[in-house]
Amino acid sequence: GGGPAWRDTYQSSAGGQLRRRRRARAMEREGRSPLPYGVTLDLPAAALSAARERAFELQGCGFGAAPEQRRQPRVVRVGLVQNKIPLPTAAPVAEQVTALHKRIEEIVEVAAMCGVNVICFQEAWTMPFAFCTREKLPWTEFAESAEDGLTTKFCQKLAKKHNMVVVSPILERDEVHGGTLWNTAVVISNSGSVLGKSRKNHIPRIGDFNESTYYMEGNTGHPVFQTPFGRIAVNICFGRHHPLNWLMYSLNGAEIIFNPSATTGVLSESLWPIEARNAAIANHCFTCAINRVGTEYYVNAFTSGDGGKAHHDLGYFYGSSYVTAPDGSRTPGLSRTQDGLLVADMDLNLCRQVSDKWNFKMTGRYEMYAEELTKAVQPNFTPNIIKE
Ligand SMILES: NC(=O)NCCC(=O)O
Repeated sequence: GGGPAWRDTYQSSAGGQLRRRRRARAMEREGRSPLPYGVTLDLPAAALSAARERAFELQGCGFGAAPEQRRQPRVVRVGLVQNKIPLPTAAPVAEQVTALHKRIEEIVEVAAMCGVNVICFQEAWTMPFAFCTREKLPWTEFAESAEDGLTTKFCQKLAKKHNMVVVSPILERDEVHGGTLWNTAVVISNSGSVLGKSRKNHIPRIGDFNESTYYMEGNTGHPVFQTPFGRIAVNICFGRHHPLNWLMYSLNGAEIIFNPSATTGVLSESLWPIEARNAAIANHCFTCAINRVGTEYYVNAFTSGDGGKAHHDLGYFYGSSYVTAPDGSRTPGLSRTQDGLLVADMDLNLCRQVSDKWNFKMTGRYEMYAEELTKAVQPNFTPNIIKE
Protein backbone atom coordinates (compact mmCIF):
# COMPACT_ATOMS: atom_id res chain seq x y z
CA GLY A 1 0.00 0.00 0.00
CA GLY A 2 0.93 3.63 -0.03
CA GLY A 3 2.21 3.76 -3.63
CA PRO A 4 3.19 6.91 -5.50
CA ALA A 5 -0.37 7.58 -6.70
CA TRP A 6 -1.73 8.36 -3.27
CA ARG A 7 1.38 10.27 -2.25
CA ASP A 8 0.81 12.66 -5.20
CA THR A 9 -2.79 12.96 -4.11
CA TYR A 10 -1.72 13.74 -0.58
CA GLN A 11 0.85 16.29 -1.69
CA SER A 12 -1.77 18.17 -3.65
CA SER A 13 -3.97 17.91 -0.57
CA ALA A 14 -1.11 19.21 1.56
CA GLY A 15 -1.03 22.23 -0.78
CA GLY A 16 -4.73 22.54 -0.17
CA GLN A 17 -4.03 22.32 3.54
CA LEU A 18 -1.67 25.30 3.31
CA ARG A 19 -4.28 27.29 1.42
CA ARG A 20 -6.83 26.30 4.06
CA ARG A 21 -4.55 27.53 6.86
CA ARG A 22 -4.03 30.87 5.07
CA ARG A 23 -7.76 31.21 4.53
CA ALA A 24 -8.40 30.28 8.18
CA ARG A 25 -5.95 32.95 9.37
CA ALA A 26 -7.61 35.54 7.13
CA MET A 27 -11.02 34.56 8.50
CA GLU A 28 -9.73 34.83 12.06
CA ARG A 29 -8.38 38.33 11.34
CA GLU A 30 -11.84 39.27 10.06
CA GLY A 31 -13.38 37.95 13.28
CA ARG A 32 -15.01 34.93 11.58
CA SER A 33 -14.45 31.39 12.83
CA PRO A 34 -12.21 29.22 10.59
CA LEU A 35 -13.45 26.06 8.89
CA PRO A 36 -13.30 23.06 11.20
CA TYR A 37 -12.75 20.44 8.46
CA GLY A 38 -9.76 18.65 6.94
CA VAL A 39 -9.13 18.77 3.18
CA THR A 40 -10.98 16.55 0.72
CA LEU A 41 -8.67 13.92 -0.83
CA ASP A 42 -8.63 13.09 -4.53
CA LEU A 43 -9.04 9.34 -4.38
CA PRO A 44 -8.23 7.13 -7.40
CA ALA A 45 -11.02 7.08 -10.01
CA ALA A 46 -10.91 3.26 -10.09
CA ALA A 47 -11.55 3.12 -6.35
CA LEU A 48 -14.46 5.58 -6.62
CA SER A 49 -16.08 3.58 -9.39
CA ALA A 50 -15.51 0.25 -7.56
CA ALA A 51 -17.19 1.74 -4.47
CA ARG A 52 -20.14 2.86 -6.60
CA GLU A 53 -20.49 -0.60 -8.17
CA ARG A 54 -20.27 -2.25 -4.75
CA ALA A 55 -22.87 0.15 -3.35
CA PHE A 56 -20.95 1.88 -0.61
CA GLU A 57 -19.95 5.46 0.04
CA LEU A 58 -16.26 6.36 -0.33
CA GLN A 59 -14.95 9.60 1.15
CA GLY A 60 -11.42 10.91 1.64
CA CYS A 61 -10.10 13.65 3.87
CA GLY A 62 -6.58 14.75 4.83
CA PHE A 63 -4.95 16.50 7.78
CA GLY A 64 -1.52 18.06 7.26
CA ALA A 65 1.01 19.37 9.77
CA ALA A 66 3.52 22.21 9.64
CA PRO A 67 6.87 21.30 8.07
CA GLU A 68 9.62 20.61 10.64
CA GLN A 69 13.39 20.85 10.28
CA ARG A 70 14.32 17.66 12.16
CA ARG A 71 11.46 15.30 11.35
CA GLN A 72 10.05 14.21 8.04
CA PRO A 73 6.23 14.25 7.74
CA ARG A 74 4.79 10.97 9.06
CA VAL A 75 1.72 10.54 6.91
CA VAL A 76 -0.44 7.49 7.52
CA ARG A 77 -3.51 6.66 5.51
CA VAL A 78 -6.28 5.19 7.66
CA GLY A 79 -9.55 3.50 6.61
CA LEU A 80 -12.77 3.33 8.68
CA VAL A 81 -15.45 0.85 7.61
CA GLN A 82 -19.15 1.03 8.54
CA ASN A 83 -21.69 -1.49 7.30
CA LYS A 84 -25.11 -3.11 7.65
CA ILE A 85 -25.50 -6.83 8.28
CA PRO A 86 -26.05 -8.33 4.81
CA LEU A 87 -28.27 -11.27 5.92
CA PRO A 88 -31.24 -11.43 8.29
CA THR A 89 -30.38 -12.25 11.91
CA ALA A 90 -32.31 -15.53 11.56
CA ALA A 91 -30.00 -16.88 8.83
CA PRO A 92 -27.63 -19.71 9.88
CA VAL A 93 -24.67 -18.38 11.87
CA ALA A 94 -22.00 -19.63 9.46
CA GLU A 95 -23.83 -18.05 6.49
CA GLN A 96 -24.04 -14.69 8.28
CA VAL A 97 -20.30 -14.77 9.04
CA THR A 98 -19.42 -15.72 5.46
CA ALA A 99 -21.63 -12.93 4.07
CA LEU A 100 -19.96 -10.38 6.36
CA HIS A 101 -16.49 -11.61 5.39
CA LYS A 102 -17.44 -11.22 1.72
CA ARG A 103 -18.80 -7.70 2.24
CA ILE A 104 -15.75 -6.58 4.19
CA GLU A 105 -13.38 -8.13 1.67
CA GLU A 106 -14.88 -6.06 -1.14
CA ILE A 107 -14.60 -2.87 0.91
CA VAL A 108 -11.01 -3.68 1.94
CA GLU A 109 -10.08 -4.21 -1.72
CA VAL A 110 -11.16 -0.63 -2.43
CA ALA A 111 -9.25 0.57 0.65
CA ALA A 112 -6.18 -1.13 -0.83
CA MET A 113 -6.76 0.67 -4.14
CA CYS A 114 -6.67 3.91 -2.11
CA GLY A 115 -3.37 2.91 -0.45
CA VAL A 116 -4.80 2.56 3.07
CA ASN A 117 -2.15 1.55 5.63
CA VAL A 118 -4.34 0.84 8.68
CA ILE A 119 -7.99 -0.20 8.55
CA CYS A 120 -10.53 -0.63 11.36
CA PHE A 121 -13.93 -2.34 11.22
CA GLN A 122 -16.98 -1.67 13.42
CA GLU A 123 -17.55 -3.24 16.86
CA ALA A 124 -18.44 -6.98 16.75
CA TRP A 125 -18.33 -6.77 12.97
CA THR A 126 -18.87 -10.49 12.34
CA MET A 127 -22.39 -10.55 13.81
CA PRO A 128 -25.64 -8.69 14.39
CA PHE A 129 -25.50 -6.67 17.62
CA ALA A 130 -27.70 -9.28 19.28
CA PHE A 131 -26.92 -8.56 22.92
CA CYS A 132 -30.25 -6.74 23.25
CA THR A 133 -32.03 -10.13 23.17
CA ARG A 134 -30.37 -11.59 26.30
CA GLU A 135 -30.59 -14.98 24.53
CA LYS A 136 -27.43 -17.05 24.61
CA LEU A 137 -28.03 -19.21 21.51
CA PRO A 138 -27.40 -18.74 18.70
CA TRP A 139 -25.52 -15.49 19.40
CA THR A 140 -22.67 -16.96 21.45
CA GLU A 141 -21.92 -19.15 18.43
CA PHE A 142 -20.50 -16.07 16.75
CA ALA A 143 -17.63 -16.02 19.27
CA GLU A 144 -14.19 -16.97 17.96
CA SER A 145 -10.62 -17.26 19.16
CA ALA A 146 -8.76 -13.96 18.84
CA GLU A 147 -5.54 -15.82 18.08
CA ASP A 148 -6.57 -18.39 15.49
CA GLY A 149 -10.32 -18.10 14.81
CA LEU A 150 -11.76 -18.11 11.31
CA THR A 151 -12.12 -14.32 11.26
CA THR A 152 -8.59 -13.69 12.50
CA LYS A 153 -7.27 -16.01 9.77
CA PHE A 154 -9.39 -14.13 7.22
CA CYS A 155 -7.99 -10.78 8.42
CA GLN A 156 -4.43 -12.13 8.42
CA LYS A 157 -4.81 -12.97 4.74
CA LEU A 158 -6.14 -9.48 3.96
CA ALA A 159 -3.39 -7.81 6.01
CA LYS A 160 -0.61 -9.69 4.25
CA LYS A 161 -2.10 -9.35 0.78
CA HIS A 162 -2.62 -5.59 1.07
CA ASN A 163 0.31 -4.75 3.40
CA MET A 164 -2.28 -3.23 5.74
CA VAL A 165 -2.66 -3.25 9.52
CA VAL A 166 -6.16 -4.62 10.30
CA VAL A 167 -8.09 -3.82 13.48
CA SER A 168 -10.76 -6.50 13.81
CA PRO A 169 -13.26 -6.11 16.68
CA ILE A 170 -14.98 -9.45 17.36
CA LEU A 171 -16.83 -11.42 20.01
CA GLU A 172 -13.95 -13.42 21.46
CA ARG A 173 -14.08 -16.88 23.00
CA ASP A 174 -11.09 -17.41 25.27
CA GLU A 175 -10.61 -21.19 25.46
CA VAL A 176 -7.57 -20.82 27.72
CA HIS A 177 -9.80 -19.35 30.44
CA GLY A 178 -12.79 -21.71 30.45
CA GLY A 179 -14.27 -20.57 27.15
CA THR A 180 -15.14 -17.12 28.50
CA LEU A 181 -16.46 -14.44 26.16
CA TRP A 182 -15.02 -10.98 25.65
CA ASN A 183 -15.64 -8.00 23.42
CA THR A 184 -12.22 -7.77 21.81
CA ALA A 185 -10.34 -5.94 19.08
CA VAL A 186 -7.68 -8.10 17.43
CA VAL A 187 -4.81 -6.11 15.94
CA ILE A 188 -3.15 -7.77 12.97
CA SER A 189 0.14 -6.43 11.68
CA ASN A 190 0.67 -5.66 7.99
CA SER A 191 3.01 -8.68 8.00
CA GLY A 192 -0.05 -10.85 8.68
CA SER A 193 0.87 -11.81 12.24
CA VAL A 194 -1.40 -11.17 15.22
CA LEU A 195 0.16 -8.25 17.07
CA GLY A 196 -2.17 -8.55 20.06
CA LYS A 197 -5.63 -7.82 21.38
CA SER A 198 -7.43 -5.15 23.37
CA ARG A 199 -10.63 -5.90 25.29
CA LYS A 200 -13.54 -3.53 25.90
CA ASN A 201 -13.05 -1.96 29.32
CA HIS A 202 -16.47 -0.44 29.93
CA ILE A 203 -19.60 -2.56 29.43
CA PRO A 204 -22.87 -0.64 28.96
CA ARG A 205 -25.82 -1.15 31.23
CA ILE A 206 -28.21 1.13 29.42
CA GLY A 207 -31.44 0.59 27.49
CA ASP A 208 -31.25 -2.48 25.27
CA PHE A 209 -27.47 -2.68 25.41
CA ASN A 210 -27.50 -5.74 27.66
CA GLU A 211 -23.90 -6.68 27.03
CA SER A 212 -23.10 -7.53 30.65
CA THR A 213 -25.18 -10.69 30.10
CA TYR A 214 -22.45 -11.94 27.78
CA TYR A 215 -19.04 -10.69 28.91
CA MET A 216 -17.23 -8.88 31.68
CA GLU A 217 -15.19 -5.70 31.68
CA GLY A 218 -11.92 -6.24 29.80
CA ASN A 219 -8.70 -7.20 31.59
CA THR A 220 -6.12 -6.15 29.01
CA GLY A 221 -5.69 -2.60 30.30
CA HIS A 222 -4.79 0.05 27.74
CA PRO A 223 -2.37 -1.54 25.26
CA VAL A 224 -0.84 0.50 22.46
CA PHE A 225 0.35 -1.30 19.35
CA GLN A 226 3.50 -0.17 17.59
CA THR A 227 2.98 -0.56 13.84
CA PRO A 228 5.23 0.61 11.01
CA PHE A 229 2.63 3.33 10.38
CA GLY A 230 2.34 4.71 13.92
CA ARG A 231 1.22 3.76 17.43
CA ILE A 232 -2.44 2.74 17.60
CA ALA A 233 -4.94 1.81 20.32
CA VAL A 234 -8.56 0.66 20.42
CA ASN A 235 -11.14 2.12 22.82
CA ILE A 236 -14.22 0.01 22.13
CA CYS A 237 -17.65 1.72 21.99
CA PHE A 238 -18.91 2.51 25.53
CA GLY A 239 -15.34 3.46 26.51
CA ARG A 240 -15.81 6.68 24.57
CA HIS A 241 -17.98 8.06 27.41
CA HIS A 242 -15.02 7.67 29.79
CA PRO A 243 -12.39 10.41 29.42
CA LEU A 244 -9.93 8.49 31.62
CA ASN A 245 -10.11 5.50 29.30
CA TRP A 246 -9.00 7.67 26.37
CA LEU A 247 -6.36 9.24 28.60
CA MET A 248 -4.77 5.92 29.51
CA TYR A 249 -4.28 4.92 25.85
CA SER A 250 -2.80 8.32 25.27
CA LEU A 251 -0.46 8.06 28.28
CA ASN A 252 0.78 4.79 26.80
CA GLY A 253 1.71 6.70 23.65
CA ALA A 254 -1.20 6.20 21.24
CA GLU A 255 -1.12 8.52 18.26
CA ILE A 256 -4.35 7.15 16.78
CA ILE A 257 -7.18 5.79 18.94
CA PHE A 258 -9.91 3.83 17.17
CA ASN A 259 -13.42 3.74 18.66
CA PRO A 260 -15.30 0.92 16.94
CA SER A 261 -18.92 1.22 18.10
CA ALA A 262 -22.49 0.01 17.79
CA THR A 263 -24.92 2.67 18.92
CA THR A 264 -28.40 3.86 18.07
CA GLY A 265 -30.03 7.19 17.33
CA VAL A 266 -32.36 7.97 20.19
CA LEU A 267 -29.77 6.89 22.72
CA SER A 268 -26.58 8.59 21.62
CA GLU A 269 -26.72 10.60 18.40
CA SER A 270 -26.50 13.88 20.31
CA LEU A 271 -23.27 12.70 21.99
CA TRP A 272 -21.65 11.13 18.92
CA PRO A 273 -20.10 14.18 17.25
CA ILE A 274 -18.67 15.46 20.52
CA GLU A 275 -17.08 12.63 22.47
CA ALA A 276 -14.41 11.25 20.12
CA ARG A 277 -13.74 14.78 18.90
CA ASN A 278 -13.17 16.04 22.40
CA ALA A 279 -10.92 13.05 23.15
CA ALA A 280 -8.66 13.95 20.21
CA ILE A 281 -8.33 17.49 21.54
CA ALA A 282 -7.82 16.46 25.18
CA ASN A 283 -5.18 13.84 24.35
CA HIS A 284 -3.28 15.44 21.43
CA CYS A 285 -3.99 12.46 19.16
CA PHE A 286 -6.18 11.39 16.24
CA THR A 287 -9.44 9.60 17.04
CA CYS A 288 -11.52 7.46 14.67
CA ALA A 289 -15.16 6.89 15.64
CA ILE A 290 -16.94 4.09 13.74
CA ASN A 291 -20.60 3.08 14.00
CA ARG A 292 -22.62 0.45 12.13
CA VAL A 293 -25.70 1.25 9.99
CA GLY A 294 -29.22 -0.11 9.70
CA THR A 295 -31.89 -1.73 11.84
CA GLU A 296 -31.39 -5.35 12.96
CA TYR A 297 -34.62 -7.33 13.38
CA TYR A 298 -34.91 -10.26 15.82
CA VAL A 299 -37.58 -12.95 15.50
CA ASN A 300 -38.15 -13.19 19.26
CA ALA A 301 -39.39 -9.96 20.82
CA PHE A 302 -37.56 -8.66 23.89
CA THR A 303 -38.31 -5.95 26.43
CA SER A 304 -36.20 -3.07 27.66
CA GLY A 305 -37.13 -3.78 31.27
CA ASP A 306 -38.84 -0.39 31.48
CA GLY A 307 -42.49 -1.47 31.42
CA GLY A 308 -42.69 -0.68 27.69
CA LYS A 309 -43.96 -3.07 25.00
CA ALA A 310 -41.76 -5.89 23.77
CA HIS A 311 -40.07 -5.11 20.45
CA HIS A 312 -37.95 -6.73 17.74
CA ASP A 313 -35.03 -4.35 17.24
CA LEU A 314 -32.90 -2.05 19.35
CA GLY A 315 -33.27 0.97 17.13
CA TYR A 316 -31.46 2.53 14.19
CA PHE A 317 -27.65 2.37 13.99
CA TYR A 318 -26.82 5.74 12.47
CA GLY A 319 -23.31 5.25 11.02
CA SER A 320 -21.79 8.77 10.80
CA SER A 321 -18.23 7.49 11.26
CA TYR A 322 -15.62 10.26 11.39
CA VAL A 323 -12.02 11.17 12.19
CA THR A 324 -10.79 14.03 14.38
CA ALA A 325 -7.29 15.52 14.39
CA PRO A 326 -5.56 16.69 17.59
CA ASP A 327 -6.29 20.32 16.67
CA GLY A 328 -10.02 19.52 16.81
CA SER A 329 -10.62 19.70 13.05
CA ARG A 330 -12.55 16.70 11.74
CA THR A 331 -13.72 14.94 8.63
CA PRO A 332 -17.33 15.10 7.57
CA GLY A 333 -19.21 12.03 8.82
CA LEU A 334 -20.01 9.09 6.57
CA SER A 335 -23.67 8.52 5.73
CA ARG A 336 -26.28 7.77 8.44
CA THR A 337 -27.80 5.03 6.30
CA GLN A 338 -25.28 3.57 3.86
CA ASP A 339 -22.28 1.27 4.08
CA GLY A 340 -19.11 3.31 3.75
CA LEU A 341 -15.34 3.62 3.74
CA LEU A 342 -13.75 6.79 5.09
CA VAL A 343 -10.12 7.27 4.04
CA ALA A 344 -8.16 9.77 6.11
CA ASP A 345 -4.58 10.97 5.73
CA MET A 346 -2.96 12.01 8.98
CA ASP A 347 0.44 13.55 9.44
CA LEU A 348 1.21 12.19 12.89
CA ASN A 349 3.66 15.05 13.46
CA LEU A 350 0.55 17.08 14.24
CA CYS A 351 0.19 15.24 17.59
CA ARG A 352 3.43 16.66 19.02
CA GLN A 353 2.89 20.05 17.37
CA VAL A 354 -0.48 20.45 19.08
CA SER A 355 0.92 19.06 22.33
CA ASP A 356 3.74 21.63 22.29
CA LYS A 357 1.15 24.36 21.69
CA TRP A 358 -1.45 23.41 24.31
CA ASN A 359 0.68 21.34 26.74
CA PHE A 360 -2.20 19.33 28.19
CA LYS A 361 0.20 16.51 29.14
CA MET A 362 2.61 18.95 30.79
CA THR A 363 -0.14 20.81 32.66
CA GLY A 364 -2.13 17.64 33.45
CA ARG A 365 -1.48 17.37 37.24
CA TYR A 366 -1.80 13.60 37.02
CA GLU A 367 -0.01 13.04 40.34
CA MET A 368 -2.67 15.10 42.12
CA TYR A 369 -5.50 13.17 40.45
CA ALA A 370 -3.77 9.83 41.14
CA GLU A 371 -3.53 10.67 44.82
CA GLU A 372 -7.14 11.90 45.08
CA LEU A 373 -8.52 9.01 43.01
CA THR A 374 -6.70 6.52 45.22
CA LYS A 375 -8.57 8.00 48.17
CA ALA A 376 -11.92 8.31 46.32
CA VAL A 377 -12.11 4.55 45.60
CA GLN A 378 -11.59 3.55 49.25
CA PRO A 379 -14.72 2.32 51.12
CA ASN A 380 -14.08 4.88 53.89
CA PHE A 381 -13.75 7.84 51.48
CA THR A 382 -15.22 11.12 52.65
CA PRO A 383 -15.83 13.67 49.88
CA ASN A 384 -13.93 16.94 50.35
CA ILE A 385 -16.92 19.24 50.91
CA ILE A 386 -16.32 22.38 52.88
CA LYS A 387 -19.30 23.60 54.88
CA GLU A 388 -19.88 26.67 56.90
N1 LIG B 1 -21.90 -1.04 21.95
C1 LIG B 1 -22.09 -0.25 23.01
O1 LIG B 1 -21.31 -0.27 23.95
N2 LIG B 1 -23.16 0.56 22.95
C2 LIG B 1 -23.61 1.30 24.07
C3 LIG B 1 -24.29 2.55 23.67
C4 LIG B 1 -23.35 3.69 23.50
O2 LIG B 1 -22.28 3.73 24.12
O3 LIG B 1 -23.68 4.59 22.73
